[in-house]
Amino acid sequence: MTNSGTNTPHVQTPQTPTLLNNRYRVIKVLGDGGFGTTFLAEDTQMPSRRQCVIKQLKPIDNNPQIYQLVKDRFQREAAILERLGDSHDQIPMLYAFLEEAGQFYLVEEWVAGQTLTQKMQHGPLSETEVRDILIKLLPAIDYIHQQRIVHRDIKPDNIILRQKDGIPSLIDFGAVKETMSTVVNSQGQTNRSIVVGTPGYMPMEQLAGRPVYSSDLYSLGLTAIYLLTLKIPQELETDPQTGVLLWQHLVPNLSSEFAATLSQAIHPQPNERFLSAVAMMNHLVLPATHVVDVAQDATNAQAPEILANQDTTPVGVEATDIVAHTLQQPSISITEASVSVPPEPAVSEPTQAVIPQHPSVPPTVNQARFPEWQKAILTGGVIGIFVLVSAVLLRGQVSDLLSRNSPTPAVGTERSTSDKAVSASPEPSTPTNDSTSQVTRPAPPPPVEIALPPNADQTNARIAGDPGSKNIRSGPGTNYAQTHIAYPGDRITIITSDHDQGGFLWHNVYFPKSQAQGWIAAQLVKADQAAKPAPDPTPTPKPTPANTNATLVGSPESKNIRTGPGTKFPTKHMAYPGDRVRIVGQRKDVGGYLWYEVLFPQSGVRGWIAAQLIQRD
Ligand SMILES: Nc1ncnc2c1ncn2[C@@H]1O[C@H](COP(=O)(O)OP(=O)(O)OP(=O)(O)O)[C@@H](O)[C@H]1O
Repeated sequence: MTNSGTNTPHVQTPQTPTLLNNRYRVIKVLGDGGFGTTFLAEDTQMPSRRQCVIKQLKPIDNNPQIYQLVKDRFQREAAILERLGDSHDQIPMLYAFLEEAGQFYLVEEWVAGQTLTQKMQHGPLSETEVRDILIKLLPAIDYIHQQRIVHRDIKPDNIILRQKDGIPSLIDFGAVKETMSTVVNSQGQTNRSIVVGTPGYMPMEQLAGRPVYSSDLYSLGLTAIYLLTLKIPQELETDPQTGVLLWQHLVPNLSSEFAATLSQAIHPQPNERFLSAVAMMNHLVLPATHVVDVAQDATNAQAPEILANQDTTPVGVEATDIVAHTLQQPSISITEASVSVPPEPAVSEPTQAVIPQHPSVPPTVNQARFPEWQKAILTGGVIGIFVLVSAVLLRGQVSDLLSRNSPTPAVGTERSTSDKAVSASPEPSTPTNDSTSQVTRPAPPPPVEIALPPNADQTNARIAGDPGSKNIRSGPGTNYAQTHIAYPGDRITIITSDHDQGGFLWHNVYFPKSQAQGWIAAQLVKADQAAKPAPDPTPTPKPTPANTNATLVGSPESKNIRTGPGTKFPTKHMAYPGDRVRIVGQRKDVGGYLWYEVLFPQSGVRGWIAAQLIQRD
């Protein structure tokens, strides 16, 4: 639809209802385009006569396919708004979904304010303004991703800065795709979806009908670049060799940290982007801390040769930043002294003691305080605080706050009957033979009944160690990318274990609160007394292309590699038929289908894929 602006009166068309459902009185047209017409209306049956937005399905021509597409889009938006709008302040509420005189209408909360497109009429925004918008928006995006929903149409038109408080709201959920509804059929093919989104803001995988969570972060990155440069994505040049969009020369004064954040968000390869809104938030708030976190990995302290070999420094982070952040460990407090952070040593030593959860931040207070934290951002104070704050600690706090802010998943049924704890079980070792190309099949794994995430009260361990943040990684070893940050005291469930290259034990753990999953050095995990951690598995040799033992098969499109065994787990990587892998584990999902945990020797990526997409040698 075209954007007519929130303040522009519009002549109503003859089809415009004046009083819908004998209740909603149309005030003016807000937009009129491809999918229908959007009106501003008032609810005559509410004492306040509150204003609302009515979306009317466009009168359909004779094409039944188009009719179905548009109707599906409306119904999808209604279903998603009903599910999300009630639980998150930055998503409009659904008031009604109705059919009248053969037409469909959706009545939703009116977010009074300006879209980012409208705001741009006054010229480009500063780095501080854009950072501020991202910091306020990422928790909402994180929330919808926690609900396993990809928005798919994040762009300046679909972000409204609320008049009352300046907080950005996310609108237009007509394009959403619930990733959990993707079905793998018996041939191992995932069902295809109609490509919905806005050209330019849409990454390639979304254009191919395969949106992932980081597709939204890509769109968000390009939205930010538009705000900084006034250039829509189509106006940006592309590096002909890498496909990377060239934009930084347009804003030469941008800080290298912020430029690095945006560049990573808009990387053409989904696996090179931030895998989650939390990861982007972390990078955005204090990108340089990543390096300090590396220094805090217990394994690094024990195995410096691995540290020397790894390359986890984010773009734009200089060695001087590392030193600065390592030296500056001020004690600070954020907003109404609700979150006070003590100093911590630059390098942590793993201990077996269980540290109370988030020192000085009782979990209940922490959760309840999040709105205050957002308010503090609103007042503009936090940006300043971020600059001064201790890099390691604040970054972890923000990540933690962000993940804790996510309301309880609305999809209650998905975690009902089958939401049992995943028992700690050994990762089945895969016998391999490095000296010959002979391949042996993996040993059968212990029986696992379910593959769904466990509840918070069914965890069997905690993060331990000194009070500093701990890196959660995408695989067992410090050479795997950091995906998440955890803190001593965080409740976890140990799912599997494995050794890194140096022979150190790592656990694959699940965080029920944030629903994150990843690997952490075993000495930073304290198992509950009643529960035993996964037994120390037989060390597995580092895979090389020579000891791969399977090939991805199936239709030519990309295949999702997930963080766990089942379509309910998020996608972390894309692979293609013909890719060689090593099978390192197997489990059944909740439906009884077999999944393999596979390792890609070239990239070191490790994840889960439906067994029917794997052909063993
Ligand atoms: N909940 C809302 N609160 C306030 N304004 C809204 C709301 N929903 C839509 N609008 C405004 O109404 C206008 C039309 O929006 P709508 O989402 O229907 O169409 P569009 O985004 O222009 O087109 P498309 O749906 O094809 O992307 C836009 O200016 C948009 O900002």
